[in-house]
Amino acid sequence: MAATIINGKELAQELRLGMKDEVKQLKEQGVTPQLTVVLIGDNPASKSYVNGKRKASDEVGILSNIIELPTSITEEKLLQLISELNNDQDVHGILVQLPLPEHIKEQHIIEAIDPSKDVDGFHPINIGRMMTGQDTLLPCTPYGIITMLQSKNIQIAGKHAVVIGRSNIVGKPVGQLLLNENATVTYCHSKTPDLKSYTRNADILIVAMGIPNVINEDYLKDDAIVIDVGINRVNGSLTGDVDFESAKNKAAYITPVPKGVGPMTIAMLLKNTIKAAKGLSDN
Ligand SMILES: Nc1nc(=O)c2c([nH]1)NC[C@@H]1CN(c3ccc(C(=O)N[C@@H](CCC(=O)O)C(=O)O)cc3)C=[N+]21
Repeated sequence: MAATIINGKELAQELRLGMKDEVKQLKEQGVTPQLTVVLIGDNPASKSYVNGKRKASDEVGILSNIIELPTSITEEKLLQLISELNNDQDVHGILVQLPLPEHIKEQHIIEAIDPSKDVDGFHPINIGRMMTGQDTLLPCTPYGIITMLQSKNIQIAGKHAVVIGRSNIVGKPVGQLLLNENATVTYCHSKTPDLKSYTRNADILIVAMGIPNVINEDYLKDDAIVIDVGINRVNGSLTGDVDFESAKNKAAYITPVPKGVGPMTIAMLLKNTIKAAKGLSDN
């Protein structure tokens, strides 16, 4: 039987509808959620992502403010800008689009953002809170993945989740969130020998490798739940890390690329911005 497709684009749309009401209520209380996105340089992919964030914000009534800076900006100047945004009461969320130019240390920038405005959920304080199971701003892609599973009433507790990839923004935190939901979690990565021996035992497989179409049905257990986090541009079109046509024959659920995890990442960013505007994180 062919897999059920988890359409992230549709789910994100549905979530935005709910958020629109929430924002309306906040505005009636005199609070207009505001997201500031800092975009450095002129990477076309970054520009297109930032554009997506702006459009989605507009749709739910979140005020978005995009600050574009040249690649030549110094780390010192950028830190100064972040400090100003931290102190601006009207700004609820701050997102510095990654990747950054080589002369700027990513970790310096992430740690400079006020954790209560860190809508990416990348600050070590927020990561620590996530690890200890506290209410906090969660990293958007992992949060979106959990939301996709929950939207289909997929049970996570007791399942074996295998995560391929160990980045700070996807692999590590998604494993942590799955663990928080009582999954048994295995992390695999580029140095894992015999990847198939792990993935074939995965009830839930999260693929965040950055290699187009590498995961096919040979890697899957029957009726696996397959979440494709890959965003690869191949000959001008977007493709995931999973060979969708092959995998869909064996999986029970699968996410497509595009229209899968990507739009959910943006939806959760909006959710975090609303949460930050409500001042729910207590610092
Ligand atoms: N500080 C920071 N936070 C991020 O969240 C962040 C970042 N930097 N740098 C880049 C990555 C990438 N990312 C995506 C978001 C949405 C889609 C998305 O919506 N993709 C659509 C297609 C979009 C298209 O056609 O280009 C889809 O998959 O259907 C993709 C990728 C957020 N990122």
